[in-house]
Amino acid sequence: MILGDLLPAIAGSLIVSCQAGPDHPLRDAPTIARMARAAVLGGATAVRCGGVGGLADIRAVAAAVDVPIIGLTKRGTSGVFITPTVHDAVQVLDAGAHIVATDGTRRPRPDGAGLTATVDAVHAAGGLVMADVATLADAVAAVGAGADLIATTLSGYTPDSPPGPGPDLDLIAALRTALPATPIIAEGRYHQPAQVRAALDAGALAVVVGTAITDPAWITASFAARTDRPHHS
Ligand SMILES: CC(=O)N[C@H](C=O)[C@@H](O)[C@H](O)[C@H](O)COP(=O)(O)O
Repeated sequence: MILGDLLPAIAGSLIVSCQAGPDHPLRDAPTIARMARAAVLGGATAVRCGGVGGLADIRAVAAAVDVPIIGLTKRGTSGVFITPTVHDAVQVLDAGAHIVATDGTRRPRPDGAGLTATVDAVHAAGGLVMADVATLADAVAAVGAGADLIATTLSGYTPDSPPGPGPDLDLIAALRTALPATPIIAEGRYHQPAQVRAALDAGALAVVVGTAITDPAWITASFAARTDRPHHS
């Protein structure tokens, strides 16, 4: 896929992340694929998938929907864990993704290669790269490494980025100002439709929502929290 085709397809829109953790009741590839179909029915212009479900989830979603697919794999839960190696990135593309989401922070990668090596490999195979960053400095470095899109996915999940209950809208505004020519994707803790609107107004090209759409356990807990018997996990 080329960037010139992707950008108009997702501009000003919602992307849905369809993932389920290892012990989640929805954890199987056919279920994730049906979730992706439901998201597209509801207006998602692209689907982000893979994660702990890995290549099987990406293959299942690619067979189920006809929108651009942002694929990733996860190795562990700390350090660089989102599509961390060149090999992982190429496998994600082979599984049917059009865009590879990969850790775009400046931390050392487990295969010892720089982000540039992943970008070059994905480009050589005809894909695009979404760099998941935590900070503005990460984003500047990732654009320098050749990333096609920058996503705020890891803000709040690294030692140098502020954890918070809500999305990092300030980072969207800072990225928009510092990198005016780069497509910015808002992602991470978007839990309300008004926050999606705010991210677009702050300069995001599109917004990725995961948990608040695709995790019924989380949604149930958010309702239960307003009752006399909130869920305590
Ligand atoms: C930090 C990390 O591992 N993020 C992952 C990246 O793919 C997913 O677990 C998130 O669900 C995704 O980014 C969407 O975010 P949210 O579920 O908050 O809408």
